[in-house]
Amino acid sequence: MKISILFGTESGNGELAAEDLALSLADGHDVEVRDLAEVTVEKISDEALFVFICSTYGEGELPNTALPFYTALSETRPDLTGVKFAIFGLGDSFYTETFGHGSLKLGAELEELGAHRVGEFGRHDASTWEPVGEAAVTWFAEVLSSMRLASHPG
Ligand SMILES: Cc1cc2nc3c(=O)[nH]c(=O)nc-3n(C[C@H](O)[C@H](O)[C@H](O)COP(=O)(O)O)c2cc1C
Repeated sequence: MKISILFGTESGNGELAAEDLALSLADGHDVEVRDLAEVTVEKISDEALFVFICSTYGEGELPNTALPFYTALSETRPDLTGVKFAIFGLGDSFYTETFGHGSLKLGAELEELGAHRVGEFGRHDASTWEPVGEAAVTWFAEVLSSMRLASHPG
């Protein structure tokens, strides 16, 4: 399965999570890691499973580096029917009202455009000091097993 990991970050945690996740998948999957700052919406297709890893800034906003991608999605409104994605948010529960909202916004927009989310929303809390890469790897193992269950029920 081709897996395209797209990260949005300001201080690097999202990139670290993306790289650690890619390393954990390298054996057995065709994996690429890209910065959302360098990705255009035309890249999103049904030819891969897209894994979005994205932090939160401001008052529940996406990081600056991911804003052009998000804005292009909202403005061009591509039909993403058939696209599968998983999403992992980075945030800090210190921000009680907006914890992880950047990734929630991005996920909601992708679903609004017809893409199908697989697995649960992942969320890393910077207040816990849990290594972000480990959290992403553990979360994605659950995503893969839920996909296996969905394709081979019972
Ligand atoms: C100025 C600032 C604002 C932030 N705002 C939020 C927020 O509203 N909600 C949230 O969950 N986390 C917030 N965070 C926490 C970051 O999302 C968190 O530290 C994350 O791990 C950063 O990941 P990155 O290095 O990939 O950007 C904020 C951090 C900073 C420095």
